[in-house]
Amino acid sequence: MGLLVDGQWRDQWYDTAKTGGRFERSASAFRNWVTADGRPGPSGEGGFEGEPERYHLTVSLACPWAHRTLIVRALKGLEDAISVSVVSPYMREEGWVFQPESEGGVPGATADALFGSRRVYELYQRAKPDYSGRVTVPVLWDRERNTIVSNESAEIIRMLNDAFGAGEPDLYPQDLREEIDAVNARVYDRVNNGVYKAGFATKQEAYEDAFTALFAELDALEERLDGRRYLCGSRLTEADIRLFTTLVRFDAVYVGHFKCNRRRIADYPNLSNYLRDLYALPGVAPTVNLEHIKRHYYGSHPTINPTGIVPLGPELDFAAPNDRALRFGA
Ligand SMILES: N[C@@H](CCC(=O)N[C@@H](CS)C(=O)NCC(=O)O)C(=O)O
Repeated sequence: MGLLVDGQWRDQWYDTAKTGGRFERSASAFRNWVTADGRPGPSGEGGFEGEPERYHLTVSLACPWAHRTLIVRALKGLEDAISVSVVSPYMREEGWVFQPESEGGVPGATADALFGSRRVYELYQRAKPDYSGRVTVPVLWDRERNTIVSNESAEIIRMLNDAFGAGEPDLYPQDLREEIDAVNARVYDRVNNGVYKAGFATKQEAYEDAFTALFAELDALEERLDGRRYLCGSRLTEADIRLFTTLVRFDAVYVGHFKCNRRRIADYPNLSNYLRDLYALPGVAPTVNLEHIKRHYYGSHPTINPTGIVPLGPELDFAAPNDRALRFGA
């Protein structure tokens, strides 16, 4: 793993020495918005109109942030409008790379459909030749302007929700926005990013702080989901999608690899039923690839798992029945 400095690739790991052993995620750099009429969004430039076959997503099936965008693309029926390339799950010296199944890659991985690039950092170099910063997925690319629109998943899912026609479901409805934002803020800090803060900590205290906050939040979510089908009531929203991508990785990866082992999701009745309820939504199951997920984490972080051995377990069955529709009405 590494980053670009003035457009040049440097292979280096996150430097937690500067931050007291704490992992601090950097802010995403490309922050333009696709909008229905091309007017500028909340940040960046205008001129990115929501049109079919113009935009392209580069994702990793392992990455929980990229996974959000694949789920929203599926729920909104945008599979034909927005094309996708899938990187190899292994993120090593060259960062994210393309190695399609036909070239010995892991099943599900594809070539770069845009330029046939070998590395994702080449997309960043094309968009901004002197770019300095991390090279992350997801990346939303504009074929017309030949540049990166955005590399921030939280914003990409909002664009997919409303810039390509007002298809159902509305995952960020006006009347729930305040509540969704409040839930997102806690879930992002303590759960989505919380598992990374625990896993990438290089000091005991930093790990314990992240661990404590994570499980306090999971306990609170368990209770919240006792009284409602989804996080913000009876309607599915983006808050659910954002929690889902962490929950679905939790027992397979975060419990062991990131040492988030006070409880498994399987030990929380509401969270595990809720996880299976979301998994059963049309289009969601095909976006979940546990092979990419496990190989990525266990195979890409030599400081945490130097042997790179990928555990064979645990046995998981997200397709098993759940009680949510019975309890709360379909
Ligand atoms: N804030 C970004 C974070 C994306 C992100 O950190 N992705 C990870 C993969 S799970 C990545 O590409 N990491 C590479 C790196 O940090 O060098 C988003 O939500 O889109």
